[in-house]
Amino acid sequence: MPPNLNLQASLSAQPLVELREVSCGYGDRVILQNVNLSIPRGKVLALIGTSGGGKTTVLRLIGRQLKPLSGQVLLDGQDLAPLDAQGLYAARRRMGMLFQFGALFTDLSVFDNVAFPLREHTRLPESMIRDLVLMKLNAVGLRGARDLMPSEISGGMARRVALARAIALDPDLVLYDEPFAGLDPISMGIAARLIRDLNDALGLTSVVVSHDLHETFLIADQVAMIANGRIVAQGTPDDLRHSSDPLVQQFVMAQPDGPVQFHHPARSVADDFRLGTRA
Ligand SMILES: Nc1ncnc2c1ncn2[C@@H]1O[C@H](COP(=O)(O)OP(=O)(O)OP(=O)(O)O)[C@@H](O)[C@H]1O
Repeated sequence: MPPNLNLQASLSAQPLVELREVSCGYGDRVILQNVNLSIPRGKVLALIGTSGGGKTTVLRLIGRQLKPLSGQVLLDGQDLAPLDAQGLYAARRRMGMLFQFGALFTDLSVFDNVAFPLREHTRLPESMIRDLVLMKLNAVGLRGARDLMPSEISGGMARRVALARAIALDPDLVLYDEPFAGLDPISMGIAARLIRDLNDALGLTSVVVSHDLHETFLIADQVAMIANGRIVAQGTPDDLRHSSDPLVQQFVMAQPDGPVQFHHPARSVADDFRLGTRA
């Protein structure tokens, strides 16, 4: 094999994002402890787990809105922590982000919402911006909605516009925080299919934080489950479905009781209701 092919093969085998022994927190409170996570290039990785477990925190680490207390977050093998403003700007240019509810600018049209990052971050002429915006809107099925205002479109359409905006700058990596929240089942299915199709058509790598296990398991190549500040399971959706770990089972099967207790710790029922002491 010629040497440059060897190099290409080894680069594509390297994960796009890697967390190595990462611990982090807010103030004195440690949220993640010694977390290791590999996000394979070209794949859709879902992050699931109990509320407050640290899923959004992982996205913040990857976007370097947050720095680890120890350990490293690597993008393409490069540690994000020491980057200066210029390096960080370049790294973030490679990421598209769709944060909870993907809020649109309400006073800008659908077209201008998608054009916004292109106008902010490039010096492309308006004629080229127009073509790029229409291409992105076409990819999410909304080329015909370009002149509408956010108040004139449904929640599902708004989420798709936010998706078009997240991919406007042709990122390598897209981070989705709860992309299905508040959508009806049909819009949810459309959004999930779009995330998968755009990932494959544009050669992206996607990280999806979601509580909607059904949609997420349909589109993810890999699922990582976070609980109590640790990755408790990682594998294909089928690996997690068949996991014998009681916590994974409880979560995936949506059982109210298991390692995570339904009841807040309390005195015994017998004590509280004075059972056995009544005449
Ligand atoms: N800016 C912050 N300052 C202080 N604590 C925070 C901050 N952001 C998050 N936390 C706390 O860190 C923990 C992890 O939060 P995070 O948002 O990462 O969890 P999550 O798994 O995404 O939760 P959910 O599924 O409910 O969105 C939570 O206990 C949360 O209260």
